[in-house]
Amino acid sequence: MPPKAKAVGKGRAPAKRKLAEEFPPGEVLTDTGKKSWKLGAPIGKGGFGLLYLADQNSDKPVGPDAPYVIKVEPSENGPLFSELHFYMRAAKPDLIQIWLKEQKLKHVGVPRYWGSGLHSKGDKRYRFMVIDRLGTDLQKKFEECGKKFPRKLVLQLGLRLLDTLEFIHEHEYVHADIKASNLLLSHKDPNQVYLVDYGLAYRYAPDGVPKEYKEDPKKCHDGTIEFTSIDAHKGASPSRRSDLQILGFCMVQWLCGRLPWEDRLQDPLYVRDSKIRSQEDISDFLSKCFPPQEKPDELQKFMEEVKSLNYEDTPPYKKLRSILQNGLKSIQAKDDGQLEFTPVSRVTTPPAKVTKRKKAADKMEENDAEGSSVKKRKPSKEKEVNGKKESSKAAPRARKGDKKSKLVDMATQTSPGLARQTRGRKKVDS
Ligand SMILES: Nc1ncnc2c1ncn2[C@@H]1O[C@H](COP(=O)(O)OP(=O)(O)OP(=O)(O)O)[C@@H](O)[C@H]1O
Repeated sequence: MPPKAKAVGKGRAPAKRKLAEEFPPGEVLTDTGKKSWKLGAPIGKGGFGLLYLADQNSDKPVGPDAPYVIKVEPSENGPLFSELHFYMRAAKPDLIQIWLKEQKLKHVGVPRYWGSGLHSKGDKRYRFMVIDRLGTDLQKKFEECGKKFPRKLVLQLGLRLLDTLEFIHEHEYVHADIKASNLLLSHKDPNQVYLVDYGLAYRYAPDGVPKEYKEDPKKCHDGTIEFTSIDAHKGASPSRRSDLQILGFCMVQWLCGRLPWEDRLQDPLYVRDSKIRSQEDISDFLSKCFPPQEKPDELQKFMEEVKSLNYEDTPPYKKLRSILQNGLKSIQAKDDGQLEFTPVSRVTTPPAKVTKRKKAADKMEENDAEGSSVKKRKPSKEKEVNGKKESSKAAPRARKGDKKSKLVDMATQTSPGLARQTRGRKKVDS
């Protein structure tokens, strides 16, 4: 994907991170297992690194049909380092093979890891990683389809992603940045979809023990603002439920074309509060996204199920899959494994009747988000205490002053989470 715009100062790279230089085709890199790889043409640019076609080293040049890609970044850059850790721990080909056998699956959407190492050129050192070469990303497909995917396709993508997320989660990681531009079709098989970009992946359960819920103001709004989870908006490290919530938001966008907060992505507090409200009344949220006859029952059930999860809970993947399968049944479709990217004829949402009262409420809401009056927003009915859900009745009431000062702080200063410019975060105006 193109370098991501950050919420503040679009596209500015932090001073500490350097861009990788472009290597000529034919450059040979040797990994830590002493295997040599040859670079072909560059095919992708990330925030701080370049991606090249590649193959095992031989006399032949690397052609356009190369089976591998190599991601290269200056060695001192952090994101490839974290991404590499994910790949080394969870994406070795034999590990994936074992999983496929155990789960009786034909495919899981994680690119395989083939090697990594350090490469010196002149006085500079680069970190590199070899993974499977993939094809087009789904953001391109989404745009080609007129920014709407057919229901069958959305449900099938949801099913593929549940398989992929279950694999990642069972290997101690969460992805935290699921979105169409991070979903790539296989280079060879147009019916296989892969999740890429593990720069924000988080090891939520080292040695199988899930981390506890803890909000860190420096991490507020991490991820891609449009889709990121409420946990991430609040500064908590991402968890399994966060991944599923992001998937829910993606499916809504793919199906109806846009999320209600899309016009105000520059305002992370507005986005956070809109998402919180969407979860307080999921049915009402979906009614705002879809015309009545198109409101997808299965997405409501999916989101309700995810909403009921505590921070450390293992998601009921099987139940979630059956919810999406039932959605397929309801449209007389079945999961035939074929991903058909056909444009959807646009059925426009009937404009909601705007009453004077609603106009006034909208106006107030707009004013709220622009200043310190964010604090006036309706508080969430459910409160989270150490990642556990408690109804507002049971939860001890937060002292007014505490909540107010926190929100005023966030509204009036650049949140540390926004200032920290890490790759893959705060994509605000794509
Ligand atoms: N395995 C792959 N095969 C082919 N293309 C890929 C592969 N992985 C990523 N790409 C493409 O390369 C580009 C950069 O990839 P990626 O997003 O992983 O890099 P990044 O450095 O993490 O980027 P960002 O800073 O945007 O997060 C994207 O266009 C992506 O679609």
